[in-house]
Amino acid sequence: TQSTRPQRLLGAVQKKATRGNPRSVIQTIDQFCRQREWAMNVGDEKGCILDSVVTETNPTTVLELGTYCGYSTVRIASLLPPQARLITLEFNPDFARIARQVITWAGVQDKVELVEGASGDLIPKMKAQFGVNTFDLVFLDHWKDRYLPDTKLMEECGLLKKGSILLADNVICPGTPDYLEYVRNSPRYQSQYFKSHLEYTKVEDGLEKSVFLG
Ligand SMILES: CCc1ncnc2c1ncn2[C@@H]1O[C@H](/C=C/CNC(=O)c2cc(-c3ccc(F)cc3)cc(O)c2O)[C@@H](O)[C@H]1O
Ligand SMILES: [Mg+2]
Repeated sequence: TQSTRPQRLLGAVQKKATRGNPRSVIQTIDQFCRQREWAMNVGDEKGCILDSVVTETNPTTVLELGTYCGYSTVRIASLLPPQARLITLEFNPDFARIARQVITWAGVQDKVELVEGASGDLIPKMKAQFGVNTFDLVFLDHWKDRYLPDTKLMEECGLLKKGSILLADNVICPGTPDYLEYVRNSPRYQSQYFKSHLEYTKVEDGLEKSVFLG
């Protein structure tokens, strides 16, 4: 039977990346996507912006929406202090299975909780079922038409506090127009656009960083 792209990506990691070395896993996936097959990871260029936001936020509790193969999961987790934790939501079981193996290969599994399911169903359970109070940082990288409803849901569930950071991928390509309009015009957010490029291409894309003002 034919392998899938995520399976081939995992194969490259297990063949070429050093176990327990997150930077090696990231480098291997970026090389795979540049030289073999494009995949929708945040990538190395936008990844550097992600890294700087994570390190400057110094978060204790992070939420990622859309794990895919775990590239940004590994990137974020590798920068977290020992007690910090990252909860990542993924509703496709095949992608979740691949991501778990990538996360474990990188050796960051102790900081990561991958939860299978739809964000709309899981976000309301974060406090009661996952013992979360509020998130210091949220990385949005799932279906682009879910960014806005999930942001409103996180507000309603009291999962954002004054100073919580939302970092959204792909606000230009594929684009998240309703989300951008909301965070840029709402008095409850201070938004900033980080211009970059679509992963592994010269096409414009960028990240939107929005601070929740309470
Ligand atoms: C139901 C809520 C919900 N709950 C839980 N998990 C969910 C979910 N909705 C989605 N997922 C999972 O997240 C991942 C999807 C991510 C979606 N990302 C893009 O579509 C994208 C596209 C391009 C691009 C493609 C083609 C181009 F030509 C240009 C650009 C570039 C990018 O960086 C991109 O992120 C998958 O693992 C889903 O299973
Ligand atoms: Mg993306």
